[in-house]
Amino acid sequence: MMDGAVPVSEFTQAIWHKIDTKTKPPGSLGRIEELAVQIAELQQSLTPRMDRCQLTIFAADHGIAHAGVSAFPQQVTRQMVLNFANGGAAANVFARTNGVDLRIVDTGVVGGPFDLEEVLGRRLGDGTANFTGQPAMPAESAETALEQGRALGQDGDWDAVAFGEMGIANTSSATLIAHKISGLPVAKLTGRGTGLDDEALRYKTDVLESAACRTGDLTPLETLAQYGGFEIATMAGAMLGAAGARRVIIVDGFIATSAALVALGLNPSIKPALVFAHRSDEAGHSILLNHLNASPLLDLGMRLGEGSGALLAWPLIKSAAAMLNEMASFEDADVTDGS
Ligand SMILES: Cc1cc2ncn([C@H]3O[C@H](COP(=O)(O)O)[C@@H](O)[C@H]3O)c2cc1C
Ligand SMILES: O=C(O)c1cccnc1
Repeated sequence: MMDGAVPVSEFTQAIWHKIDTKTKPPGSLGRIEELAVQIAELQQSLTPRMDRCQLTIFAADHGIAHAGVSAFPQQVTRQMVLNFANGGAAANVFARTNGVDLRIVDTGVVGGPFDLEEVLGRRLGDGTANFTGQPAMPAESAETALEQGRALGQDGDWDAVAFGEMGIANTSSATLIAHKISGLPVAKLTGRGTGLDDEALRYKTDVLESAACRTGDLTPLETLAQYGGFEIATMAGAMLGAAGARRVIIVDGFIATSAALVALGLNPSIKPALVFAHRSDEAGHSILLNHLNASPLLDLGMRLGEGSGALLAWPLIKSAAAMLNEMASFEDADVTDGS
């Protein structure tokens, strides 16, 4: 072994041996092989199960929306929750197409609770406060969000879980969370969100830079309280809960990655459970992924959120496990290997 190289465990060697003896040139399935190793290591099994996936969409409103940082008005959050409940959003369509179960959680949409069986209530308020001049939420709300998220991340019998979000102005919240935790500059993390033009983007950047200056160094929990969204805080908790249950966590775009940053800040050992689904077109996502040393599976020019990118990555993850479980070896199939 070379100096500094990480020793490869016997188990990992056994997984690679299983993959390398399958009826294909070694390495020819590229990232799918690496994914299979990640899944097998996570489950500590040479025959991992990867049949069931659930997407949870966390919804909440943001006081920062009143600063004019989104191209859309706040009421769209509530309208989209109803759209999710009626099965008409991109997330519904991709979930149905790819055999993924979907659950909707209201963590604090403005207008009060939804009286709908399709919407699970875990509300922490009627939207956050506008964080330009005050904390977005009390520290206790951030803690409760993490706790409620942990419980949601652990329940059920899923092999993989994906987390999506809906909340007008939440790219602003995600930008400041990412900035405070990673130290990357606000100007590089700020993007067009729902489609701001150049002038509106400059204005959003100014608003967020000034909000960032309001505070100094913060812990992940303090960051959530100062700049969080209820949905991002709950999602971070759900990632911690799901990792504890040894589930693959399919990380969606910029906002989900900011939640992952919080979760990693609270517990760095969850990293092996994370699969980064795609590179979002939101400006800050690429530098955030680089910061995490993460290479996403897909790069489709998408910038929607809702878990839409994660849903498209699920068939790849499922296929990786199926390759490990079902593909014949050279010996099984009586095919001559290259040695
Ligand atoms: C109709 C519609 C559906 C969406 N689905 C997700 N988002 C996405 O856009 C929002 C973040 O962008 P910003 O920070 O610019 O507001 C979030 O709700 C996010 O999930 C949507 C946005 C809209 C308008
Ligand atoms: O990448 C994302 O998560 C994203 C980007 C733009 C708008 N909403 C979400």
